[in-house]
Amino acid sequence: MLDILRDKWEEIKEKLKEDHDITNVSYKTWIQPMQVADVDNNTVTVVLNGIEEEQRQLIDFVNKKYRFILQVTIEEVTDFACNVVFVLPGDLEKNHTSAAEPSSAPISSPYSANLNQKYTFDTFVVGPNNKFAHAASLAVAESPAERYNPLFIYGGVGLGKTHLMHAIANFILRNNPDARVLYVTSEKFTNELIDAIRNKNSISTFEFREKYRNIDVLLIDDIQFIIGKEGTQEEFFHTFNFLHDNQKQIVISSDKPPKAFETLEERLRSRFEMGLPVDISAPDYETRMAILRKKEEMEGYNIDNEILKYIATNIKSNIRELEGALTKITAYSKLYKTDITQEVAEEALKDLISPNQVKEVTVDTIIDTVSEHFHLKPADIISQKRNKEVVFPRQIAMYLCRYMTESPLQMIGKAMGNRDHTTILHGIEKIAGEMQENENLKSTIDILKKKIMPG
Ligand SMILES: Nc1ncnc2c1ncn2[C@@H]1O[C@H](COP(=O)(O)OP(=O)(O)OP(=O)(O)O)[C@@H](O)[C@H]1O
Repeated sequence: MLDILRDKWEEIKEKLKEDHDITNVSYKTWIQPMQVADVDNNTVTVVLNGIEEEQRQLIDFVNKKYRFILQVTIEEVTDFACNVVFVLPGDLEKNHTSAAEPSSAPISSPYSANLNQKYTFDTFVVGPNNKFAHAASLAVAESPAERYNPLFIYGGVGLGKTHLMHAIANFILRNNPDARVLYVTSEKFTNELIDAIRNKNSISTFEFREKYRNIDVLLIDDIQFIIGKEGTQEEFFHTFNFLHDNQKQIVISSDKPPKAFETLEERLRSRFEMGLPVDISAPDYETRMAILRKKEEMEGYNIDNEILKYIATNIKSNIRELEGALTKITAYSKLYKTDITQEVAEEALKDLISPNQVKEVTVDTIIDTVSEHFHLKPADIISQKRNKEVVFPRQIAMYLCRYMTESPLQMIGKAMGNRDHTTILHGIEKIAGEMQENENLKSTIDILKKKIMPG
């Protein structure tokens, strides 16, 4: 029987895919790497290639999702009524890898408005650093709220957490355009809650709860920004419980695991840990090269392999910077109408690639970041304009300059449109004072700090 099954294995898998409308990405991730390893009486042992020992929980998911239909398909193709048992490749000392594939149909759902359509499983390069997070995310996307609830994805800056969250949301919406899938940053959640409580804007507390509870999937990005903010944390706790009790899927991302949050209330920590925490670490060299090649292919660039190697060798810990390097090189070569040579790459990336140098925060960096955040021009920040829309960001920039640079007040004043140091001091105190009462402002400052000094 083993020989027959091996002969017919591809046919069985293809039939399974067709009869059960399995998407390309699910097929490539779970089904295609499956191999029949053994037949004993009517028990067929199938090895789940691509899943490693520390991901053993995924067997549960595959069992629930595919075991029965695989048994049915085996019987249909070979007339052999069997019982399938899944094992991991480590059990048989075999190894294969899997990769995700696209499904590119545009999504039409009001919930897709704040999703980046380019962040899909297809455009996500899988490497040893993110393999488990990718597999768990795909499992959640295929069967929301059946397994791993909440899914808690954590890892350092720019390593793909947001990408995976959008991929889950895009996948669910593509398969079910009626699904109510809400992706928010924790900054947005906090701001809306504060507005609702103060009832300044149109949204009331009732509407806030309606919005966050009347959904099937909630994905909340960068949860660290609400940790320690009592009111927001409390509301999130109730939102979480409501959704979880009603079998709705929750996906959370964070820069650290639940246990590393010192100020996290125990009851919330245990909620976070009751699902599946998965981490993403920095990519290795091969994964960095694969990401660069993927990006090159997506953007239609044509860059010499040696230059890609130069980037991958020098930018190690942040994929956003890795991508930024490619964009910078191509922009530079267009601007100066020159081919992309090693010298051009080195010149274009000299600010980014300085391996032994700690990135210095300057007053100019702060002005640029703050103005971009508030949709202003740097010239507005240093101008003499006195309207609220400009004065407030300007004071925020003053505050950040004071605490993120070594520059004395006089120098900050000079860089900020030749202002007197007492004006700078006033701005700093104004923001520091307001931060005591205004959670909204506190989280904006946190976000800006992270933008200015990632990592
Ligand atoms: N494995 C990957 N394959 C392809 N692109 C990736 C991968 N990981 C990250 N990226 C890209 O790197 C950039 C940064 O990723 P993302 O914004 O998801 O990081 P993050 O972990 O959410 O960062 P932050 O902590 O700042 O919120 C994005 O453009 C994303 O598409």
